[in-house]
Parts: sequence; C-alpha cells; structure tokens
Amino acid sequence: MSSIPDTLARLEQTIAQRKGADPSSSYVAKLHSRGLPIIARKLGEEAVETVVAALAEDRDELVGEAADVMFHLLVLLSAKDVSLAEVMAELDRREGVSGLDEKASRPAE
Ligand SMILES: N=c1c2ncn([C@@H]3O[C@H](COP(=O)(O)OP(=O)(O)OP(=O)(O)O)[C@@H](O)[C@H]3O)c2ncn1[C@@H]1O[C@H](COP(=O)(O)O)[C@@H](O)[C@H]1O
Repeated sequence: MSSIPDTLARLEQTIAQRKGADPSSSYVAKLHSRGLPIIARKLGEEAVETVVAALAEDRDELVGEAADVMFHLLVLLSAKDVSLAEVMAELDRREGVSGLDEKASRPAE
C-alpha cells in the first residue's frame, strides 16, 4: 500500500505536469481549460457525492468518491497556485489543538 504523502505528492506533480497538456487527451488539462468556476463546481459535486455515499452506507462507493474529492481538490489548489505543502503546514500548525478549544478562543462576534 502506498504511503499517504507519497501518493498525494505524486498526484500533485502529475497535475502540475498535465495542466498545460492538450485538453483532448488530458482530463486535468480539460478542467483547467474550462476555468476555475467549473473546477470549483466539480469539487462541490464530488463532495456531495461523497456525502451521499457515506449516508448510503456504501463503503466502496465512499472510497471512490473520497478519491474523486481529493483529486479535484488538488486540481483546484493547483489552479490557485496553492501547494499541498502549504495545506500540510496548516494541518501541522493545528496539530494538538482541539477544535473545541480553538473555537472557544475565537473573538466573540
Ligand atoms: N486521479 C485522477 C482522477 N480521479 C478522477 N478522475 C476523473 O474525474 C472525472 C470525474 O468523473 P465524473 O464521472 O464525476 O465526471 P464526468 O461526468 O466524467 O466529467 P464532466 O464531463 O462532468 O466534467 C472522471 O473523468 C475521472 O476519470 C481523475 N482523472 C485523473 N486522475 C489522475 O490524474 C492523472 C492525469 O490525468 P489526465 O490529465 O487525464 O492525463 C491520471 O494519471 C491520474 O493519476
């Protein structure tokens, strides 16, 4: 089984390489040629499909849809020139901080 960072790092590289390819031979290039709103909408659709698979108790479908979400998230980050390393650094920064404590420390609105 591949390690999680290796898989995502390889996929990030592949997406960067395919960005400028011929849209007729590359789905990544096709998404980029259609523009950010389409990429964002696609990510939203895949997120909804993931939720549906989870609620349907369909484990295999959930794994597939979760992979679609992660792939389309990486395409969106690539379109916005945000690296996976930046996202990982943000997760590292949050490590050990309870979500409940973080929320309680926010200034009152
Ligand atoms: N991981 C993926 C990956 N996951 C999902 N998909 C594609 O995402 C699309 C989403 O599927 P849907 O059925 O929801 O959408 P659709 O109806 O086909 O698409 P739309 O016409 O609605 O946009 C499908 O075409 C999937 O094949 C992916 N396409 C590519 N990759 C990776 O990206 C690499 C580069 O791909 P190309 O750019 O196509 O060479 C590949 O080698 C893979 O490693």
